[in-house]
Amino acid sequence: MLRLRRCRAIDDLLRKYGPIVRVAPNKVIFLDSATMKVVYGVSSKLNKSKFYKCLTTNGNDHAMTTLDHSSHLLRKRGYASHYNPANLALFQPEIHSFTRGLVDLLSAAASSSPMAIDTLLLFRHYFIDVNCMHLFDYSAGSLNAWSRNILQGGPPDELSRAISDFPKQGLLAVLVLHSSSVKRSKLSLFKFTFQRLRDARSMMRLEKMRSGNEHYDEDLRKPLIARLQDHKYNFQGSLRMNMPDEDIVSECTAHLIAGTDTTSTTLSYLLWELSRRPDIMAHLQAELDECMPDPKSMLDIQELQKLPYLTALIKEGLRVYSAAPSPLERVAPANRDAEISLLGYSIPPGTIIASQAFSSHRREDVFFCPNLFLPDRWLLQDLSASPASRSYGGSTPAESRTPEDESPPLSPSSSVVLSETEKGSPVARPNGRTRVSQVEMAKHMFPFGHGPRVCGGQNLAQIMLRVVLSAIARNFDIIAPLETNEKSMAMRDIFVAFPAALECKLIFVPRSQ
Ligand code: HEM
Repeated sequence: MLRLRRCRAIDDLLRKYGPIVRVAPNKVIFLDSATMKVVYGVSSKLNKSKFYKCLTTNGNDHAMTTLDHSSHLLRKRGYASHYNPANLALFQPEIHSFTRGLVDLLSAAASSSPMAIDTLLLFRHYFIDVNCMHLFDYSAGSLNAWSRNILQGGPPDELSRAISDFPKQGLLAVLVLHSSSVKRSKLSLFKFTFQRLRDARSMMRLEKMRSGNEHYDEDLRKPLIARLQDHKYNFQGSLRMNMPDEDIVSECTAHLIAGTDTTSTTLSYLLWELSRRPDIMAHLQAELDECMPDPKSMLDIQELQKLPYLTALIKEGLRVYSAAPSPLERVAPANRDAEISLLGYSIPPGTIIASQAFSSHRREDVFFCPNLFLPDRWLLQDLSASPASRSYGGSTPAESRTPEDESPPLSPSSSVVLSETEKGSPVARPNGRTRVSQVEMAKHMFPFGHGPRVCGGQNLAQIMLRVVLSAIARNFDIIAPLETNEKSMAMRDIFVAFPAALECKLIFVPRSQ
């Protein structure tokens, strides 16, 4: 854990000892899709482990840190409808407008001399704007702050500093203190959210005085903060009380953080892949050029969802670069009568049980050459027919190379380093299978978790990945400077994943038209 490679270490144990391993006196990790259904599936009522308390904000719980199954349901009911596709579609005009702003800033950065931009930092600012819009109906001006700070050399503003600091401070809290110290480190974001709650209240009062109507009187397109103010906790079907302010604040702060860091990391890794894989970039740009003749136009979300290559690319990005690749810990029921068994082993009450996306996404019996970044796997029935796999045109993700840090960095154009498994011919795989079932692969995908505790914002994440990738790839070619390489991008993890260098510097070159 201290080496920030916990997922890799657990994966090594699973490979060595089989699909269930005991990693601590009271903790087992398993790797099996049928068992995953039992532990995480829709009918699972297992509680989360105390680990999640590290992620509390302002010392208070939110949906992700509410351990107990039934208390979690009360919270989830408050926010779930906000992330319905129909509701999210209502925020599309603002999402497009922020994305145009992002493209304009990248063009401005490229206009003088080519400049390497830390996309992790840039995307965090972009997502603060997007998330403040749908969470608070508030214009945070975060992208502008990025521009003033990075392009014009001005001082970073308070919010920018908080945005840059929170991943590192959060990691420190989990790694060193293993406690809810996030309370202290997230103080400014917490204050920021509280101020938004006050804004929302005064706006509602003002509107009421003016027109006699509530400001947000429709069922849809309310910012989350207004939705939560209307949410009633319903205990045992009788006592109803408004959601307390501290719960509204911790819920919104958690969504601000969860929705900013994960998506920024996933996008940064995907852009890095595009920078070193001209074959993938060419394929993507061909698809986008056809449906976005005007590079400044933005495609409707529903149209974006129909693009096969973009969709395949995102699936592969979520497979290889899951932003939350770690064990998702649950607790076996304390009640002896409810004792469960996993893969033939009976599990003592109170044992922590978990599976991790990192390993599920790298199963050799499911994913053809799992260490290759190969969007084609999501398009083809028979991968041995793929030119990319025949010529081994896939790149090996940074974290799969061993020993990572000693390896020479790959330049964007250098040939691919293959693992021992990948050196075998695709046709001569040990189990003799070359046909890859999409259904089978989908069953092993776990980037957003599963069941009642599945990622609350996964619909939004899917939309944002499509909107940003399409806008950037339609308008720019991407080059990785030498400082962005296998070593700097090697995946590290403490619950969330991040590049070893804590940054991802890329150069954006405007395309000719
Ligand atoms: C690529 C982007 C994202 C990834 C990979 C991701 C991953 C995850 C995972 C794996 C969990 C489940 C944790 C568990 O079972 O212990 C989770 C929970 C959650 N995520 Fe995400 N997430 C992403 C984006 C977002 C966004 C955009 C939002 C909201 C704006 C969001 C909000 C949440 C919330 C609220 C939960 C807690 C759900 C609950 O327990 O009710 N996430 N996320």
